[in-house]
Amino acid sequence: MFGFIKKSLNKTAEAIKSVAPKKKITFTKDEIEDILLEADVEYDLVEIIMEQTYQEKITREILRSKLLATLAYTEYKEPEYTAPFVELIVGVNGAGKTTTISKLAQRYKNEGKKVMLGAGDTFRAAAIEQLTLWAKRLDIPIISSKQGHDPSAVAYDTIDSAKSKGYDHVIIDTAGRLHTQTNLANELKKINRICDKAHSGAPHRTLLIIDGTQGNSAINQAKAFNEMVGIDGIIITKLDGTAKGGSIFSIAYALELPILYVGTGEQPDDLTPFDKYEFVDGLLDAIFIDEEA
Ligand SMILES: Nc1nc2c(ncn2[C@@H]2O[C@H](COP(=O)(O)OP(=O)(O)OP(=O)(O)O)[C@@H](O)[C@H]2O)c(=O)[nH]1
Repeated sequence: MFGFIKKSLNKTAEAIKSVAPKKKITFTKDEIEDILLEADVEYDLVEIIMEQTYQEKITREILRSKLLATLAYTEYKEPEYTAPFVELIVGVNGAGKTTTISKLAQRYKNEGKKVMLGAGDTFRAAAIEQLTLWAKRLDIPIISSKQGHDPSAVAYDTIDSAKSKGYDHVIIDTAGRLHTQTNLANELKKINRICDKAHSGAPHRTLLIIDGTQGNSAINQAKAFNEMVGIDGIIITKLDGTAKGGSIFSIAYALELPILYVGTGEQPDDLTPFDKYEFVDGLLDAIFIDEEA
């Protein structure tokens, strides 16, 4: 697994190169500020980091501890639960929900677990079709209904079926957009209630999918979902396709939520557990040279 996160930071490293073409042992505060902004760390967070840095010459170790501190909330603790473990996947359309659900399912399947999907984005026919296609490809059962049907019913049926057949995991897709934000909030809340009715304690976690190419502009969107439904963790998709890798710091910091995985490509296996040390060191490798080198 090691190396995937660093590799997916290639575009972010290129962006850093545009403001800091030569790797060095130390940088001035101004230089570090430019580098962080170029990597799409949000301005406010860059200011916070800089205000707390008293040294004039910034070394790798100094920046490392500052960046790791912004990811202090990234530890995730799995709750106690009785199988099946039910996950609700939320996020705006196009964030990569479908692909990420498939990647999660593939991951659990690789671990020898039995996974069932629920096509809960009944707002778009294409969402149901796409998830069904993935389910076929991965040879995983899926519960779906026609477009326009109540997604809570899909969630209930999926959990019910998974329970009676002894499945380990249930992953339920949800709509990313309805006619109004209030409708979406109500729908997500109802799905939550019905999940609990189908299986006490469910959903055991609600994951927000964020499109990494949106960078910091995803923060408000994430806050809105968190208010609507309560998020337990984040998955950032398309890290490999963005120069905005630094936005991970501002997203985690602003939401005080753990980042569980990052998407590092388009294939079912391209989902990597987020390791904050690998992520920070991958970024620092693009900035600093080793003192020994
Ligand atoms: N390079 C790369 N592409 C990704 C990643 N995750 C998703 N994609 C691509 O992003 C596009 C949109 O993802 P989908 O899962 O289809 O998302 P969607 O169906 O448009 O929208 P939702 O399912 O509603 O989020 C697809 O072309 C995916 O292959 C990733 O981690 N890396």
